[in-house]
Amino acid sequence: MQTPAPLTERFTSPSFKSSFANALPGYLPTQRWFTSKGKKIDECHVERVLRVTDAAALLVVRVDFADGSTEMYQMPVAQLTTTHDQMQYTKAHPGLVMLQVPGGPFLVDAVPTAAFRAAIYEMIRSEAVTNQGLRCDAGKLLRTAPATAPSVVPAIDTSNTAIVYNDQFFFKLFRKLDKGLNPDLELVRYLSERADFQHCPPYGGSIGIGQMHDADYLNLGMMSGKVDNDGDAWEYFQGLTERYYTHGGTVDRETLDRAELLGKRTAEMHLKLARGADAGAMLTPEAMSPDYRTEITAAARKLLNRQMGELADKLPGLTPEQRSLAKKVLGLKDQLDDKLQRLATKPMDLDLIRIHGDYHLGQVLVTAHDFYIIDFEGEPLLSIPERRRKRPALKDVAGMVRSFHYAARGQLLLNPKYSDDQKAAHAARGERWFKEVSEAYLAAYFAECGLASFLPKNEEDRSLLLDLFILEKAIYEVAYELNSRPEWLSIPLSGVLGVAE
Ligand SMILES: Nc1ncnc2c1ncn2[C@@H]1O[C@H](COP(=O)(O)OP(=O)(O)O)[C@@H](O)[C@H]1O
Ligand SMILES: O=P(O)(O)O[C@H]1O[C@H](CO)[C@@H](O[C@H]2O[C@H](CO)[C@@H](O)[C@H](O)[C@H]2O)[C@H](O)[C@H]1O
Repeated sequence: MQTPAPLTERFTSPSFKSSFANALPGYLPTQRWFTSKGKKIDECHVERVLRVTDAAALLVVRVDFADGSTEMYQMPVAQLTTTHDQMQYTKAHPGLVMLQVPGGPFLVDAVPTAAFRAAIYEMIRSEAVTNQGLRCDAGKLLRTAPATAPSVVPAIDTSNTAIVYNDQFFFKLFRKLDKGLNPDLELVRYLSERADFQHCPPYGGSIGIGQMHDADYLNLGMMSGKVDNDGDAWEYFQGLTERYYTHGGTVDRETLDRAELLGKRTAEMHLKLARGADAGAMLTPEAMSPDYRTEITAAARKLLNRQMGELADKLPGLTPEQRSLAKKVLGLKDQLDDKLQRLATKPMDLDLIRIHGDYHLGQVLVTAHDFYIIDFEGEPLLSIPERRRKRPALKDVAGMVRSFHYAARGQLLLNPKYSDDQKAAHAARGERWFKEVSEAYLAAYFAECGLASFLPKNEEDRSLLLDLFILEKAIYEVAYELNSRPEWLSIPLSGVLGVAE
């Protein structure tokens, strides 16, 4: 039997490349990781084909949308050349076949193929550098790991693609690509290799195109230590709120202890991030300037204006309960605007540091007695340079406070077991839960931080800044829910009202 042509070689044929690219507008919107499902794709272009094995490659694909915008995605692709392999794959993964060349190979997502996964592991572990520009880096963890490792594709909900090696290492293959150093890689590498932070997964290694410090570096994947967990903190706190509503009584000790522990871990993360001076300019804390204060106030006010406009436009489509809350929020617009403006005229002495940037209960893994903070990618809608900006640490803290509010309200709103009467009866208890739990979280956070340079020195300034970020996040969430989960909308609306009171 003739040896099949290597996949990279096939892509040198313009007609092969364009038949593949032409198949993508139909394929991409069916994939969980494809972000812009609502936008019309004009054309796709295969920009890079990077060899992994003879049968598999990592592709960088540019997607041009009809509205003029573009996005870049990573597609790991394998070719299947025997009828046996083609039939087996198609049966097991019918939704992952991209192209069937008549009488020729099938092009499929490479992740389900063990040989591709094994090659990725070996490349990272051996810090491979290929003549096409792929560069791998191994962290302390992987340097002493076995030369080969069996792997599985875990069935978890993720916006990228995950591979678990040897039940020991968790590999995240980034799908949507942005130029520049991905903060997940940058911060996890720093926190575990340089700052000895014990509460994020340890850095294992990475694979990318170019050098990490290049402005156009493309990070394709990151390996970290696998954390054996009991789910994320969102699910965990949903269990606790369900118990609280079902059994009555006060907020239980387990809940308060866990909220305190999370406050402590959040503070430890910030204290480690604030020590970044030895890791270069991108991690060195810097004083918050008056210009920065003016800038973030202006950004928050702009967000308020835009979102209030959108909320007003969408009033007719809301349920009567949502509409009445939304009208109250709209009526407070000027008051909210004043609240945001107060920061612009209030000098404050604190350092900006690198932060998590997208901090909520869903970004924390729960173990029997502790928490692990994951997903340092930052706010997904921002560019990489924006995500890598230094910010006040209280922005993360505000994200978690908002998440506790979601936990209290979400349980009542989304669990079908509560009747409308029960929901109404529990509403005040829900507020009490939120207040006590967030106070426990904040007290532990501030106690652990002590006189950290990234916090305002006095309590009044701390509240002012924290309130600004809580309000900003709640406004952001109004937009997020309006566009993604309208049935959740009353949670951030009541969050905005809570800050205004
Ligand atoms: N190091 C890890 N160990 C174990 N599971 C992990 C690890 N990192 C991520 N996960 C799992 O993957 C899920 C998604 O992780 P996340 O970093 O948020 O990826 P994404 O940004 O792709 O959604 C988590 O909720 C968790 O279940
Ligand atoms: O995790 P992502 O970066 O995708 O963040 C987006 O989706 C989050 C929901 O998954 C959303 O978070 C909001 O809902 C959470 C409960 O599902 C809650 O814990 C958060 O506090 C709340 O903000 C997040 O805002 C959005 O950016």
